[in-house]
Amino acid sequence: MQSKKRRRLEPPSIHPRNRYSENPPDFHLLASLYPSFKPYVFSSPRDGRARIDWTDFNATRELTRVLLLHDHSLNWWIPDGQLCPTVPNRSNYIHWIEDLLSSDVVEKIDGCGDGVRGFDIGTGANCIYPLLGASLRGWRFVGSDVTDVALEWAQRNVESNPHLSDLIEIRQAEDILPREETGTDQLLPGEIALNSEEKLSNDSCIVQKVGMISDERKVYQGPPVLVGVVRDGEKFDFCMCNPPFFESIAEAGRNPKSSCGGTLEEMVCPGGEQAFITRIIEDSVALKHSFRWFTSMVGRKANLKLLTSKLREVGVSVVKTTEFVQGYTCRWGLGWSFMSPTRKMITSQVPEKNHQSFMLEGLQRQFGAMQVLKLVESFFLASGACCKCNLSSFIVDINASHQNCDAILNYGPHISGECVSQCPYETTSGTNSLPSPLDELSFRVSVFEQIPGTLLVRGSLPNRQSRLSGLFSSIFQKLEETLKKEIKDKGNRRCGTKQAVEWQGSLLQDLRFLSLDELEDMGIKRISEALSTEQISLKIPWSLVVAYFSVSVVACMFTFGLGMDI
Ligand SMILES: C[S@@+](CC[C@H](N)C(=O)[O-])C[C@H]1O[C@@H](n2cnc3c(N)ncnc32)[C@H](O)[C@@H]1O
Repeated sequence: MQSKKRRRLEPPSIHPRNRYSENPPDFHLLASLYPSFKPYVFSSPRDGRARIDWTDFNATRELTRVLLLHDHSLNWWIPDGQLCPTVPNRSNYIHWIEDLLSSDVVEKIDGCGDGVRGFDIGTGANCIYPLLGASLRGWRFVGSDVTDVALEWAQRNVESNPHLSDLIEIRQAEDILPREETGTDQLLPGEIALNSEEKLSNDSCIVQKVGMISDERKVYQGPPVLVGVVRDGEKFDFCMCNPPFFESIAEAGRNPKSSCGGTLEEMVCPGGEQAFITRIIEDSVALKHSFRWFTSMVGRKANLKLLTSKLREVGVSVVKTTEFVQGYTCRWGLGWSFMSPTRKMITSQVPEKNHQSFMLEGLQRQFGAMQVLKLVESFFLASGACCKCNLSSFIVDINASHQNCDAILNYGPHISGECVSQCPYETTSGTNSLPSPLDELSFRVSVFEQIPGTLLVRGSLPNRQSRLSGLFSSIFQKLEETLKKEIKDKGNRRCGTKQAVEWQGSLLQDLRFLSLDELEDMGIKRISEALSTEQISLKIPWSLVVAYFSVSVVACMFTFGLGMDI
């Protein structure tokens, strides 16, 4: 229920820097400019708009070809049946990577040479990401793949664009061990993906042949992904991947609403995306110093959760997620890094139309999603705005009048300030008339925990009809500034306490070597008494005694006013 409601409130978004975000492709124009595209375009009997038949592979391929040519000056082609990328959709991923690289969340990596260098895992015959990344941003790429057709056509697509060919290297992800060394009755890495159409054409055959995939833990058994493909000493700013999403042919099915092609080798891998991305995660541990960011597209939200917890297990320093929504398709982006976080709390670099978001990173334990949600509520209540907080969904819905917005922007409410609610819905006198929705700014703030210590605060404005909607981004910015300041101030106060405790820890190390008499001489009576009772020394572990002692000493210090601020 909740998710449906949320979906209604948060309209699908395309990355704001995506060239198609404001101007979707104009089929009429393209048909008039490119005669080869014209036969695929017709006017919709419903509204007269130019359309194509999305279930016709030739139409979708021709659209991709003319869009790449018209908007990106790229020459491009793929053979029948190969996966045909939609250009606006794939551009979103490139722009997100760009956000990650410019976000400064993790340290820069040395050794990539000039400019940005990326690794596209499974570049496909279409080679779409290297082509877009190189043409949009001038990035250098290694694009890997395993099938002959993908490697051949990716290379052709690079060579058809001589202005970019120096930037893109196509590399085969080869088995590390030569065939003989693996033994004959063993399933060879890549056998399923590479060798036999027949094997792939039988769904049950995949499962039987692989045989090693347990239901609980899906294990990737294919060719190498990063380890063994990345060369010694190579450094990259990022890797990206649109993995084979499906575990079986049946699961891959076919989207009746569109025909983007896609061979079995492109769409299916034993264990599906979960196994494939898990392999990327495992490889990332081994190559943690070779990449600044590891990223992958994820097709299922359930997998996103599961993979995020795997990332926690392997000890990444930061995890980022995003949603790629384009038409009927919704995918997620998952990014992680092992580089040291710069500990900056960063704002999304991108001004979104109906969404604003920022991250709070490196948070101490007292700032969980719940506490931050409460701070958000207090922030708006302090300006007199009307807030409805749903603690179980981590959402606050806000209605702000012109006056409230003015208070936020010009006077800057303090989180701890007086709450002067002027919410007209709450009056009992019945004299307040409801303001017109045009004079009210209604928006929602949600708080998501990404990993412990990292929260995403997201604001969404469901409609922009209000006369006040232009204030949304400034108000959200004000919220960001205020929250960060509040968290920093509280954090600093806690920090004083933490230092005191650390100092006590080192003191205790020294005290451990003193005799009971010496402790008593120092006036530390209680603990020395405890230590001298046999009962305690037998049953209570030393670490507990130390903890107890530590608390007592710290409490003493506060009692005597040693300047620590709790
Ligand atoms: C879903 S397609 C993505 C193609 C293209 N990147 C796109 O976005 O349209 C997945 C690709 O991964 C390739 N692949 C499968 N296993 C691989 C591996 N171990 N290393 C590199 N590529 C692999 C497949 O051959 C296929 O081309």
